[in-house]
Amino acid sequence: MLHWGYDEHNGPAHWKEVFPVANGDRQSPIDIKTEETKYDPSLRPLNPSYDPASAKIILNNGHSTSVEFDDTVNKSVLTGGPLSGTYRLRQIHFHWGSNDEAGSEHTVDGMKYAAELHVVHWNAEKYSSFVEAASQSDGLAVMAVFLKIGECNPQLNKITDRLDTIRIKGKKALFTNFDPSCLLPKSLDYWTYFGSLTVPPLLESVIWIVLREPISVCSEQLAKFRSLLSTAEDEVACCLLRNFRPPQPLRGREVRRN
Ligand SMILES: CNS(=O)(=O)c1c(F)c(F)c(SCCN)c(F)c1F
Ligand SMILES: [Zn+2]
Repeated sequence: MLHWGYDEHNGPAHWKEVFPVANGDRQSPIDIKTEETKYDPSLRPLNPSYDPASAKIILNNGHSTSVEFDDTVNKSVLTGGPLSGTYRLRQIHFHWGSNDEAGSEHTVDGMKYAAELHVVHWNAEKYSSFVEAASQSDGLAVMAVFLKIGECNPQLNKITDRLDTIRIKGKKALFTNFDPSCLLPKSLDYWTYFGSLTVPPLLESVIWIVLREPISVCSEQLAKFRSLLSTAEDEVACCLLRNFRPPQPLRGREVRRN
């Protein structure tokens, strides 16, 4: 496998050839079987607190589009929920499919949503950098939000309207004055479980917080994600049509709900 991706020759089925942890016992995403989730009264309300000034750039890294935040200070943080301590906002990014029928990474009773937003934080209380935290079992906290096909989402336009300026892999553009809370649903009720990154190196360092209520997205907005290129300037242009990993074995893990 030359470089990992989402095509037949380098997609999720091949990742274990280079990243053996792909067959680990706390891999993500998972299918959430709602009847088997366990209510946990010790789970607290989620407390996202983001400063729009933390937003810095919007980027096409070849396997998704992300908004990167200044994580040198505790300006934009997530506390509460299943978390002990303060997790600092690092970036947000999306996963989508080649059509509106699939695209989310987590599924709910086998149901796929059209896309999924990940809000990535790292444990700045215990570790001194994202890279260090990413190798620790409690290093990262990723909040996942499902995108359900329906009405166009005006808040999402703030991102999709900029994608034509970062079509090529490696392109970035200034992107500030953005508070990712505008992409969260009314309810912050969630499921939580211990898992991993869903892209290589698939590190098993993520406390997953999956919001139960989806936000909306329309076909036209999803089409803009699919028009991003997974290739750089000097390569034959190839659209990033899909970038989701399918659900992985639960391996006896518990999924709790608040
Ligand atoms: C959960 N989704 S993911 O796809 O596995 C994912 C990313 F794509 C990320 F980009 C980052 S952060 C930046 C690293 N280069 C991350 F922590 C992460 F977990
Ligand atoms: Zn992700």
